[in-house]
Amino acid sequence: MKKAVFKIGGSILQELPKSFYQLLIDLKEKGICDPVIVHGGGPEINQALKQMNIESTFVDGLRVTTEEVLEVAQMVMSGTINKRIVGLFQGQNGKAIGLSGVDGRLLQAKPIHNGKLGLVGEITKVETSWIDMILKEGGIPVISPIAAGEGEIRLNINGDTAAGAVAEALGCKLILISNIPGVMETINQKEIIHHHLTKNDVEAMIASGVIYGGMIPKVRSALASLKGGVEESVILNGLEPDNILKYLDGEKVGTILREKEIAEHV
Ligand SMILES: Nc1ncnc2c1ncn2[C@@H]1O[C@H](COP(=O)(O)OP(=O)(O)O)[C@@H](O)[C@H]1O
Ligand SMILES: CC(=O)N[C@@H](CCC(=O)OP(=O)(O)O)C(=O)O
Repeated sequence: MKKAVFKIGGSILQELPKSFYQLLIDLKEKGICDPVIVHGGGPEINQALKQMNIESTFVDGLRVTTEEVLEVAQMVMSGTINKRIVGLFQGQNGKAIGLSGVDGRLLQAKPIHNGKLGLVGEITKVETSWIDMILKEGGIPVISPIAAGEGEIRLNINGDTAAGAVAEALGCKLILISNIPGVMETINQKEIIHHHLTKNDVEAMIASGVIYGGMIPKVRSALASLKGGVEESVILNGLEPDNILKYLDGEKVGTILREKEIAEHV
């Protein structure tokens, strides 16, 4: 069965209906695709840091991560959120297995920008055998984006970046579930959604500021995952789980990202 990585954004995590989890279980049971889940957790990390009076800042959508911040990010994502998602799948009789990128060195990483953002990593390797093992046993892997660095070092990875690396390593489609209908732009005071974007479009939109903050790692990882025969990745609004089925049926929903435009989309 074809695998598909679903990244659940922190922006939408607490609002996703039960039907979302049921849909993913159905896709697996019907043999449509074998879901692999990677989640984020930005807003809940923010909340926990605030409660502890710990400041944190972002550079191009990435959280500058001190040791103190890393401990909180790990607690929130590998603990609270990861187990909550596993529980939600189990509530629908799904066989979910939660693990972080540290477990079994599933996600291996090195510090990004020579450590200028602190303990923020970029993925160097994905130990896909752990994912394949879970899938082979009929499970749904649920992965938290804290990665193993050198030795005992752990690194904070943006959820989109982690999901893109997992999709790339598995050679499968990446479906980014977020709180927006897709990549938006205001033109002549009207908000429009871009249904198809290429690498060139995206870089121009980042340069002009149309794409900013958390959308930057999202579009970049969506494009970076397009290797080994995977032609497109997609950004969808998770509040309407029907969007996933519509997308899989070829309907025009969300934003599809491709290396280059194909003829019928011009
Ligand atoms: N061009 C854009 N279109 C839509 N959203 C954008 C755009 N540029 C920046 N954003 C912001 O990116 C956010 C999604 O990224 P993020 O908050 O990291 O989501 P998630 O937690 O789902 O990964 C949107 O809520 C919006 O504030
Ligand atoms: C390095 C880095 O920025 N890590 C992110 C990980 C969570 C994340 O990516 O959550 P979203 O899905 O909500 O974007 C952070 O600390 O917020």
